[in-house]
Amino acid sequence: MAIVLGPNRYGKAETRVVRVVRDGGTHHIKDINVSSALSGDMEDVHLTGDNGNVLPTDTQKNTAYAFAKKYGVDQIEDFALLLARHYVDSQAPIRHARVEIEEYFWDRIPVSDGPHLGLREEQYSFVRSGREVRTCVVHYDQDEGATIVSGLKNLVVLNSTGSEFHGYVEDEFTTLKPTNDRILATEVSAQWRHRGEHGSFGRSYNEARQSLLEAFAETHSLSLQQTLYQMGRRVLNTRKEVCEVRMVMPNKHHFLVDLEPFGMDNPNEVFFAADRPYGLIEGSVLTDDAPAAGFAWN
Ligand SMILES: O=c1[nH]c(=O)c2[nH]c(=O)[nH]c2[nH]1
Repeated sequence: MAIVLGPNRYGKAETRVVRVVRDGGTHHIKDINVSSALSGDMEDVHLTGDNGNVLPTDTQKNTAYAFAKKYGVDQIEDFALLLARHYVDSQAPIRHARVEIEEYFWDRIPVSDGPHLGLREEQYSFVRSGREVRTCVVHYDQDEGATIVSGLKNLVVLNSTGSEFHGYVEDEFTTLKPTNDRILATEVSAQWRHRGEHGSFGRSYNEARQSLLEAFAETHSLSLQQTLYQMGRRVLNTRKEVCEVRMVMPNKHHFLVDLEPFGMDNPNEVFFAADRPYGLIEGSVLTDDAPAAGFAWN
C-alpha cells in the first residue's frame, strides 16, 4: 500500500479590508472579507517541507490590502478575479486560485449643519446596514480560465399569509396538522453561477436579489420547496448571464399559540417563533443549456 497526497489548497482566510475613498469631505466605504486559497505544485511542501513553491499566506493577506489601495474595490467579483489572476499569472507553481469575498453594507448617517440647515458638506458617518451579506466565489485556473459565482446570505424574509402545507405523507409518527394559512419565513442563502465574465456585477446583483424577493412575495406557496424553485426560476428568467442558482433556506417555523386556556381565540394572530429545530430546504435550479460547472462550486 502506498500513501499519496490528495487534493490540497492553502491560503489566508478572512482578511478584513475596509477601503475608504475620500471624495473631498464625502467619504465612501467598502467593507469586505477576503479569503484566498491557492493550489498547484505543492507536493514538496507537504512531502518534505520544502517551501520553495509556497507564496506565504501572510503575503496573500498583504496582497489583498495592497490591491485595495492600488486598484480600489468596486464590485467584489471584479476584485476577486483580479486577485485570483494575479496569483496564477505571477507564480509559476500556482495553477489555480480560489478567492471568496463577503461584503458588508453600511448606510450613511445623514448629518446636517444644524436645525433647519442642509446636509453638512462632509459626510463620513455610517451605520452598519441590517441588510444581507453579499458574497462571491471566483476560481481562476491556468488551463480552464475563470468561474464566477455571486450570491447573498442572511436575507431574512417572511410572508404572514399566502402559505399552505398539506397533502404530505402521513405515517405512524406524523402529528403535523395540515394548514391552509401559515407564516412562511426563511433566511435565504443563494448563490448564482455566471455563464462568463461579463462586466456589470453590481446591476446583476441588485436585479438577482430583487428577483428573489419578488418571487418569494408573489408565490402563493404550497411548500417552501415550491417557493425555492420559483425564486431560482425568477432569477434565471430575468438574468440571462446566470445559468444556475443554488439556495439553502431554513424553514423558520412560526407556531400558532394556543390561547384557549385564557378564553381567547387565535385566528392566525399570535405566533411562537421557534429557532430550532428547523426544516432545511436546499436546491439548485438551472437552465438546460448551463455549461458544465467545473470547479465553480468547489
Ligand atoms: O414547506 C414545507 N416543506 C416541508 O417539507 C415541510 N415539512 C414540514 O414539517 N413542514 C414543511 N413545510
